[in-house]
Amino acid sequence: MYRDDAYANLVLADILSGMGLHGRDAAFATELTYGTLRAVGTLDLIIAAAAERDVARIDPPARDALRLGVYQLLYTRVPSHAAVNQTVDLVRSVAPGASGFANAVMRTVSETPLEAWLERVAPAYQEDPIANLSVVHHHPQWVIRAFAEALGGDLDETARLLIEDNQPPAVHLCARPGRADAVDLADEVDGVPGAFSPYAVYLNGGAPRDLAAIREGRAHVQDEGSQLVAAALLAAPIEGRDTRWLDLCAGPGGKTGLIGAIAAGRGAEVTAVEVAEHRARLVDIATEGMPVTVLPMDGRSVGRDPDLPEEAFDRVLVDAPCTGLGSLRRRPESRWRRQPADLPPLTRLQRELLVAALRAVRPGGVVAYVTCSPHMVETQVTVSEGARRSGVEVDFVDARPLLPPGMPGLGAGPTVQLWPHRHGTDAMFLAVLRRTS
Ligand SMILES: C[S@@+](CC[C@H](N)C(=O)[O-])C[C@H]1O[C@@H](n2cnc3c(N)ncnc32)[C@H](O)[C@@H]1O
Repeated sequence: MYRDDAYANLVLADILSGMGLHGRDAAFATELTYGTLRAVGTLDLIIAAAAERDVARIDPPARDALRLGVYQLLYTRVPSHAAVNQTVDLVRSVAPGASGFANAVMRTVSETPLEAWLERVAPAYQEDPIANLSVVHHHPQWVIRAFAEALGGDLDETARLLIEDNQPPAVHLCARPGRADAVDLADEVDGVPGAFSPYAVYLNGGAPRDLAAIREGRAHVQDEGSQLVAAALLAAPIEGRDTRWLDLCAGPGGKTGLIGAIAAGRGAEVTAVEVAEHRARLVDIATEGMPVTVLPMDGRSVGRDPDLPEEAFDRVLVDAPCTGLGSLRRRPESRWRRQPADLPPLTRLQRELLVAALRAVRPGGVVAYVTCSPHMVETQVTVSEGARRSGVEVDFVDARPLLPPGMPGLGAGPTVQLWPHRHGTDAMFLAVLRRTS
């Protein structure tokens, strides 16, 4: 991962099956890899304290083996002697000169329980709560500050979010309307119907790609929060024509797959725009047999292209490129790779896409602006700035009644922020705007 700058959620499954690891062994290797990548900041502090030297001065292969070893010692039920022996063996094979050093570090770490290590390496909560939470719950401080701001400054709730972010998320399926029913699909795959989305099924385990329902296009893998925000766009009441829908950031096609299935039942047609060609091809595959036309082009070119004229659409989805801070559960290393400097170019693009969406929608039509990040700069700030710069009149539609009745924790509206610790979904943000002029 570190050598190739790779993403665990994209490469690990293939690496494990290439090594002949399946079932429980593969699950354990995955938990070890994901857990170590998430906790790396804290593991490094503990290794540095035990080794009495900065981790930057440890040979990378030995350092990575120690990270895996210390994770096993402090965060798993692997017996200490097994974790120590395996780690020393591993170091001997990747950095032979460092095996004595690794043995000493592992033994020192094993002599003290996790809580005592945390007390030693984390600043006291009373003195610096954000720094404490960062070490105890494995998130960079700038990310914790952004979460706390979006949660109204409530640090207890922020801590619950951080804990949830470190849990492996359940796999959710979307039963495609018209092709599958969620309750029947749950029976078929031995899963459970979702708590909120009428299309959601929670898988109890197993690889989704092995399921007949996925292979046959009756369902796709999709976080329940993504299903809810896509369906909310289609639940917003509008007057007049309601047949021309636009998905301005479609790749790889999760939300287009749901929108396209609903369009088939409502006699609507979907235009799906995606700037990256390989991702546009994925949208094509995800929407096979649906009334969806995929355009590999820049979504900001509304009004400059005959396929994408102004005021042509009744409903528009902007599922904007974002930092992805709302789906850290799925990408264990991304919390450490993301930087505050990522925000300015992303928020500019988000604003431009929202302005394009407001140009593309007809007066009376609706735009749903969605991110899988709760960072206020990508959510509230982008929406208010985009609306202001669009030059058209807009009203906020209260998004809460567009979600299933009885959903808790939706706040004061009109926008909605979903949360892993409140809803079991990714932290999806949703704003619905109606063009009034
Ligand atoms: C958050 S993802 C969309 C996820 C997708 N809606 C789904 O549910 O599977 C954002 C997408 O926007 C695309 N994108 C980025 N800039 C774009 C632009 N200027 N025009 C159109 N698409 C763009 C990215 O390539 C990426 O695929």
